[in-house]
Amino acid sequence: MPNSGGTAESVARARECFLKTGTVPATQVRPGIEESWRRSRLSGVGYDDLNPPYFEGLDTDGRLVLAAKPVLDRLEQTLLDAPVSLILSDARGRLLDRRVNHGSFRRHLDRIRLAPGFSYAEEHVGTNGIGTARETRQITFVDGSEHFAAPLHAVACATAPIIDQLTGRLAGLVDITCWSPGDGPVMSAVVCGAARDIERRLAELGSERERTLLEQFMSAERHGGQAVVAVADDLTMANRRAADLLEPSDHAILRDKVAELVGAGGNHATSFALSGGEQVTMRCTPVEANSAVVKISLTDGHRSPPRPRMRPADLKLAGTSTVFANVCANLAMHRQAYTRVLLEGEPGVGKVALARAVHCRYAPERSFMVIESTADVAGQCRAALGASGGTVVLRHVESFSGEARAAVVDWLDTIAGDTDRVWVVATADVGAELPDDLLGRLPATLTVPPLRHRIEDVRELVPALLSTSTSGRSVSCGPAAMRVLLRSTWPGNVTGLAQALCHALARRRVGQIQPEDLPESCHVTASHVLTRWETIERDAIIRALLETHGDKAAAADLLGISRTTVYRKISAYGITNPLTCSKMEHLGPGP
Ligand SMILES: Nc1ncnc2c1ncn2[C@@H]1O[C@H](COP(=O)(O)OP(=O)(O)OP(=O)(O)O)[C@@H](O)[C@H]1O
Repeated sequence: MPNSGGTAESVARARECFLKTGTVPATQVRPGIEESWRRSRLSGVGYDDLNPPYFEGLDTDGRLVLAAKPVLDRLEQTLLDAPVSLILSDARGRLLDRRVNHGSFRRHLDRIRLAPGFSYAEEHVGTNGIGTARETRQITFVDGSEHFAAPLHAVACATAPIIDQLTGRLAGLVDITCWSPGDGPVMSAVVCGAARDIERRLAELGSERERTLLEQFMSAERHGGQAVVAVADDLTMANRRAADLLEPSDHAILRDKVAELVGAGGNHATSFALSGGEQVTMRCTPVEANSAVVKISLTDGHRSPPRPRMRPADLKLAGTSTVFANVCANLAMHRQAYTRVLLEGEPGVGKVALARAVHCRYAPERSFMVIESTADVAGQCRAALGASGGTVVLRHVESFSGEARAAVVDWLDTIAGDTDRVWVVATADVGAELPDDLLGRLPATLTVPPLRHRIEDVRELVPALLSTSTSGRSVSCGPAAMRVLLRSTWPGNVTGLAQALCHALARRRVGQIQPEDLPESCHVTASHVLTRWETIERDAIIRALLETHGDKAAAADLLGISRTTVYRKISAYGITNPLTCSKMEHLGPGP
């Protein structure tokens, strides 16, 4: 029975007590079990019924199943006709394989839907070997009434996580289930051994797969001098041409396209636009289920002009990050072609500043006009047309009234032939809904990344912003204060940074700004400088929470991670309740 908890009866009583009061009498159940009950309750799992969801089309031919097969085959031989089952699940707790030879035990497992396709994740069925081992990443034994859901009380299960040694990520789980009471130490030893064997085979298959991928990559590279990329689950290899062509933001696009083509089977080609707008054709040679070698070429007739590498410094803007440099270069390219641009970005990221900087670089003598929603939009548009040409910025065009938008659409049609006199940039919040008639008249879209995604820009922005606000006073930012600024998530972006510096300047007339000169909001921040990956992960969680109206279980499903992980990340990233906020910039530890 339970290793260091109470007897079966006392565990059953403890569960009843927990269901009634939310607490457990001391030492009646093992600590891991009590925590899992709490998580199950938080996830809203039913305690007297069982509704594991069913998933179609799970990857039953993938590397994990392949690696596990001989291990399960061997163990199955030893089971003979005993009422015992061996189970393999994927990293999300969805069953991929089940071995059971005993008739009535198999029927029982079918009744409780411990069968291929069903998910035994904790958030769906509560405390159980598979779900709880998935949450804790530890070998887990759950017996009888330790299960949260009563329909599972007849069985005992031991589960071990299978870790992909290449990536360190959870690859799946291997489980052994029998009638309760089970023998915890023996069952745990069996699954532990099985998990290690599967991990070893996974690593061997991984290196085989990489070898095949490398061979295909080298062979594609030898023929034809094209951009070649090899893509696998956790690996991307690119030749020089591909590295020159692709921006970091193109990798996600590429993976999606590869998944589409590999899913469709066979060798295929597809055309799509890279993040910089270049139209490319991609030819894909699948290597395995989730990996392929692709050749990429600019689509005929869509040869884009060589990408001008206009740097922020050329535009007299502060910022050293590659992502910001890319937006600068791309906006400059569109200005050269007089392409109208929708410039998206969270408030305060520097959209207008960027449009102004590009304008000043190419035509400082011409007019630069910013039209706001509060203005007489139609009148201002007419005035812009009458001027000698220049740049017109429609600032936060999503907040224009219907009438103002109609006037803008009319005006854009009027100047449609004016291809080298008036350059139009509309700015908008990220994800703002814009009507199709307006979007159709803004052929290019660029996104200015939030400051937290290019936090290294803070180092250059701080002296640049200080120089415009100190009116000759000699004030700089001390290293300790800079560290504080680099840790902030800057929900107000560059505008927020400028405000924080103004606050500091009111306290420090000369010398070096110290941490205590900065506003409180700068100190309520992440515990360390977030990496780009962490900021992307945090924002994905925020977006999922917004999409699911704050429903953490639904957000976890959407993201393909467990609910506990969502809770942990929410707390680690300091994400505040998105239900009380309408926009991403209000999330996170803000001022
Ligand atoms: N790269 C930069 N270098 C120097 N100053 C910058 C930079 N980016 C933004 N700023 C300054 O930050 C402030 C905010 O920029 P800006 O008004 O262009 O942001 P925005 O994204 O257009 O804001 P909103 O969404 O509120 O319209 C401005 O004072 C601008 O000059």
